[in-house]
Amino acid sequence: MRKSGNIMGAHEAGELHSPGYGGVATVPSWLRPPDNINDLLPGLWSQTVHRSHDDGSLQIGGVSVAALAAEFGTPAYILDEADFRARAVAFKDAFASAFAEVGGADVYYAGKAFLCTAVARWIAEDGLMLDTCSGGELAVALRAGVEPKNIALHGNNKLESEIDRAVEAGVGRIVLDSLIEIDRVAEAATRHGVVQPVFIRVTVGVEAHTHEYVSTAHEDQKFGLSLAGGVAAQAIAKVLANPSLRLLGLHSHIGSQIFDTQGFEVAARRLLGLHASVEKDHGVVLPEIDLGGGFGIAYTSQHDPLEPKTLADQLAELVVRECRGLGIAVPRVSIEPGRAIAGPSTFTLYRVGTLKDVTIDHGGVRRYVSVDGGMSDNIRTALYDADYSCTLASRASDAPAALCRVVGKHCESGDIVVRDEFLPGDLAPGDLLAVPGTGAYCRSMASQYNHVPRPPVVAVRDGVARVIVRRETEEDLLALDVG
Ligand SMILES: Cc1ncc(COP(=O)(O)O)c(C=O)c1O
Ligand SMILES: N[C@@H](CCCC[NH3+])C(=O)O
Repeated sequence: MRKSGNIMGAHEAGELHSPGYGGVATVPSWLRPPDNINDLLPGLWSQTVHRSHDDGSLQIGGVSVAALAAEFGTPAYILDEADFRARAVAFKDAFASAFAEVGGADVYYAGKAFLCTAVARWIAEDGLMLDTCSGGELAVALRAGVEPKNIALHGNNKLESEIDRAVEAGVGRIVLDSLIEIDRVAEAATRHGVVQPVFIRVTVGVEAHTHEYVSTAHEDQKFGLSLAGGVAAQAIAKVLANPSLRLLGLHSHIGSQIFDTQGFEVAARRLLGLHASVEKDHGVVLPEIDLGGGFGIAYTSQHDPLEPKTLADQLAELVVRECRGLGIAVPRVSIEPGRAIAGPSTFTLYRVGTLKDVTIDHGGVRRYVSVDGGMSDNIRTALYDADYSCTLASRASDAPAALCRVVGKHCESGDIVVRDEFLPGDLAPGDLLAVPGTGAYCRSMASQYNHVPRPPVVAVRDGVARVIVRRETEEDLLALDVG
C-alpha cells in the first residue's frame, strides 16, 4: 500500500503512451518522455558529471563510468568530491555572509546523511562543524580528528555510554531531547569535572510538508520537548538551575526534504519567541539558536530546491526581523544540513542483469529492469515512496524511449530502485545505469539484506578515483556468525 504524504510529491496517475512500446502504461503526471533520451536532466547530477562526446558514456571528475565499474565493480556509490565540498562550502559561506552583520552563523554537516572518515576530514578541513547522532558517528568524527568543540551530539535516547564519551571528549554541544536526559548529561559532566554546553531541542508544533516518517516538529512524534505543552520551558528552567550545564540555546528541526520556507519561518518565529522569554523570565541571554536541517534536493524533475545563498538570505531576513520585533539581540545561528550537501554529490552505478516485459492493467506494458543492487543500497524508495531518476550510463542510445521500472535483486516485490523512468528501448544486460541523488541516506541506511554485501563509496576528483568506504565482502558478512 502506498503511504500518504509522499516525500517526493503526489503520484497522480496519468495516461501517457510509452514511446517505443505501443502499450499504454500508467505513469506519474510529472514524468514526461524525454526529447532526447541521452540528455541528463538539469539539477539532478553533481557538477562534474557529463556525457562523453566520444562514446556517450557518463564521466565524473574526469573518469568514465566504464573505468570505474571495471576497477571497483558494481553496484557502487560514486561520489563527486569537488561537488560535495563545494556544496558544504557554499552553505558555510552563504550563512557566514548572511549573518555577518548580526550574530554570525555556523553550519553543522549532519553526518547521518553520509559519514565516513574521509568525509569527516573534508568537513573539518573546509571549516564546517559536524553533527553526530550516535556513538558510532561520534567515533568516526573523533577518529577523523575533528576537533571535539566542533562536534554536536544529538539523539532522543542517547546511551549513558554515548553521553559519557561525548562529555569526556569535550564535544561543543549536546542537544538535550528529554527531561530525563538533563540529569544524565549533568551527571556525566560532574563526573568529568566539566561544565557541558547544551542545547534544548524544542518541538515547535509545525507540520512540515514532507513524508510523515521524516517530519519531526509536530506534537505526536518522539523528538524534542514541547513548546505548547510547556515541557520546553520546564527543561530550560531545569538546565539553567544546574551548574554542570551551560545552556547555549534552543534547537528546532522540523523535518527533512522540505522545499517551502514557510515551515522554517513558523519554526524560527516560535523558537525565537521562546528564546526571548528566557531573557524575560530568567534574565539569561542565550548566545545561540539552532534551526536544524531539512533543506530539500532534486531527485527528479519535480523538485526545484533553493540555493544555499537564497536560503541563508531568507533565514537571515526572518531572524533579524523577528529579533527586532521581540526587542532582543540576534543570537548566533546554526543550521544542520545533511541531504543538501551529500545528496546531489553521488550517483549509484548499477549493472543491468535481466529485463522483463510485464503486461499490466488495461493491457499496458511495464519493462522491469533488474540491477545488481536494490533496497539494500537504497531503501528510500520502499520506505518513503521516494522517486528517483536514472540514465543509461555506459553508452548513448538512439533507440526510442521505453517506460521502465528499475528493480533490485532482493527477495521482495517492493524492492524498487526507480519506480518510473524512460530508458532507451535497446537497454540490455551488461549496460550500466546511474541513479543520481544517492549521496544522502543511501549508504548510511544500507543493509545486508539477503546477505548482499554493501557497496563501496568511491570518491572521484580531478581524474583520480579512490575508495573511501570499501566494498563489504562475503568474509565481512560471515565474520559475525559464531559457531
Ligand atoms: C536534528 C537533525 N538535524 C539535521 C538533520 C539533517 O536533515 P537533512 O539531511 O534533511 O538536512 C536531521 C535529519 O532529518 C535531524 O534529525
Ligand atoms: N532518512 C530520511 C531523512 C531522515 C533524516 C534524519 N532525521 C530520508 O532518507 O529521507
